[in-house]
Amino acid sequence: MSSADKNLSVFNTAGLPDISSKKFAILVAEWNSEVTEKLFAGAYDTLIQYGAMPQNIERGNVPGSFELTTGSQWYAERKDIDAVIALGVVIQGETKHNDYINHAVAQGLTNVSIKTSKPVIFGVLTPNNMEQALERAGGMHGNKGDEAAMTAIKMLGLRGEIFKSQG
Ligand SMILES: Nc1c(NC[C@H](O)[C@H](O)[C@H](O)CO)[nH]c(=O)[nH]c1=O
Ligand SMILES: CC(=O)[C@@H](O)COP(=O)(O)O
Repeated sequence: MSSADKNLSVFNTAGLPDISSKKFAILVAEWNSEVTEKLFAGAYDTLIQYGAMPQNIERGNVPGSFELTTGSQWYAERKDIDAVIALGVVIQGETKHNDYINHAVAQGLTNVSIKTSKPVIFGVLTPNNMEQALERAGGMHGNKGDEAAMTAIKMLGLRGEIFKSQG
C-alpha cells in the first residue's frame, strides 16, 4: 500500500499507553534539512499530543542518514532512553548511492532495535525527488514524522503489555 492510499498522519489511537514517564530520543539527519526539520516537528508534536513530556524528548543531529544507525545505537544503549526515532531523507541521485544508504540504515536500525530490545523507528523517507519528499513531510500524504512517533508509542505499549508480568 503506498502513502497515496494510506495517509502517514492518520492512525488508530485506541488503547495507547501512558507515555508521560517515557523518554524519547529523536535523531535528525542534516542532509535535506528543509525536509528533515518538518519530520522532526511532526514527530515532536505527535509525542507531545499523545502525552510525552517536553523534558523527556531529547534531540540529536547526525550528518546524514547513514549515521542514524550509530547515533541510534548510542542513544538506545542509554538506560534512561525508552525509544529512539530516526529521521532522514535520502533522495535518489544519479548513482546507486541512495540504495546503499537506504539498505544500510534499514538493516542497521533493525539490528539496534533487536540488540537493545527497544523501539528504534525507521523514520526515513526514500523518495525519488524533493517533491515526493515534501508530500510526505506535512504535504498531501501526511508527515512521516507523525507516523514514526506514533509507531514508537505503540511499540512501547506492546512492550509494556508483553513484559507486564515481569513488573
Ligand atoms: N545523499 C544523501 C545522504 N548522503 C550522506 C550519507 O548519509 C552519509 O552521511 C555519507 O555517506 C557519509 O557517511 N544522506 C542523506 O541523509 N540523504 C541524502 O540524500
Ligand atoms: C543519496 C545520495 O547520497 C545521493 O544524493 C548522491 O547523489 P548521486 O548518486 O548523484 O551521487
